[in-house]
Amino acid sequence: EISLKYGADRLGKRHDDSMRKFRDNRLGAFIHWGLYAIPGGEWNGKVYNGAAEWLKSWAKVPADEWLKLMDQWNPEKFNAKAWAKMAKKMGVKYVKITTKHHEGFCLWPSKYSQYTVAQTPYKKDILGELIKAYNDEGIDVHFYFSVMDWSHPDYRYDIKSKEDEAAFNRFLEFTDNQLKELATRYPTVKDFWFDGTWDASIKKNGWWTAHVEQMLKDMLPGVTINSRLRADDYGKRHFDSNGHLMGDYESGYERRLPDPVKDVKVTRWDWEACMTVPENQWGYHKDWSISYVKTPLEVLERIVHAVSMGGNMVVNFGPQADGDFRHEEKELADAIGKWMQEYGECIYGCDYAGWDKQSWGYYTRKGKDVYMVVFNPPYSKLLVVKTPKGTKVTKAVLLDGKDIGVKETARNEYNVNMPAKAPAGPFVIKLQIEEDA
Ligand SMILES: C#C[C@@H]1N[C@@H](C)[C@@H](O)[C@H]1O
Repeated sequence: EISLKYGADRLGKRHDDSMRKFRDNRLGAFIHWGLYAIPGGEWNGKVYNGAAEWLKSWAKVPADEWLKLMDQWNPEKFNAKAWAKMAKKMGVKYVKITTKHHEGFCLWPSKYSQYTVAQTPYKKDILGELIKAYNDEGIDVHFYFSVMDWSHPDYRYDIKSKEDEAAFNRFLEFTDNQLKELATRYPTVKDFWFDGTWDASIKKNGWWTAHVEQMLKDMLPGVTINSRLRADDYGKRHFDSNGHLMGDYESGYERRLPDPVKDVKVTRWDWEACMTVPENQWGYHKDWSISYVKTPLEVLERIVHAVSMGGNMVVNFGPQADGDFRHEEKELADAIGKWMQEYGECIYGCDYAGWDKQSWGYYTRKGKDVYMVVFNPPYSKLLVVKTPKGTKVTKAVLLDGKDIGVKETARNEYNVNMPAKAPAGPFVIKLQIEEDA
């Protein structure tokens, strides 16, 4: 291994209470809300098909013109308590909120920037209202924070001169100040999810990324930090030059998931995926017909897929400029919540089972309980289960306790019966097992 000053601070998973809670939460929601919700993907009469929160970039809008949108920021339908109730009903255990996206607009009244909610007609501290409302519902709050900041004159994409270096050092100090401000104003925050860290300027300042992680952990003991913040001495991101994960969990699975057979290695570390409901819209876009929109069942399968491989899943919501949600997102939250109400015990606190993936669906595991989450019931009505050496299946029941029968067909191979009346949608079977000591 090569010696690194700014590589991984720890080998292996964290097992403290805060990380255990992060892991056991399993299901989260993303909130992408900013000035970009106002134009909703359209600029000067042209609708752009790219991600709506990047409209400033697609339409090549100068920062000062883009930030004039602040004069229209007045979400009259915004109701933090209603948002928190919607999240509670969906069954999410945490919500990641964009404190500041690439555009530089802050959802909190930062004293280090003129581009905040305080300078809009709305005036009030949206972030503070949301944290209180979610926490009051027992939902943890995580902060999304974009290091790249299109509003700041000292941001640099690369460091090519002494002037660049001086400007970017000022920018890093500004960013430190905003992060300290967030940690001080909102001490119940549980996690920082950094984004906008891919530019050469940041990769050349790996020291700073390590300093930020340490600074936040000193201020908020237990807080978790995503791997996307970190760059090591050589600019390597997420995993350092020795292949060790930096931060507390891998955060590279954005709109994609590890393969259940080829990528089983991800079960060796903590990781969290995040996903959009349309093909690629995080912020509010007025026209979802421009790309495929996933059904609630497709979203559910991605949630289960992530947990089956020892990961978390964060489902994205892009609130409208008026502070309400589009009907597709309300319906999605409802559908996922109904399923979690009935079957959530195979998600919360569950992990990778370590059994070979089968075509009918996914396994998850909690202690001695192994769950089968069935998405694709076979015409044979027989669900094949292959157990690791030394593991026997002794019983198969539905979550209401009804025994549905299991038969050993060969060493470490079983057929679990489908319930007589096939459920109308994805359902869960709980296996009782015996493992050699
Ligand atoms: C690219 C990019 C960003 N990363 C996602 C989490 C969204 O914030 C998107 O704008």
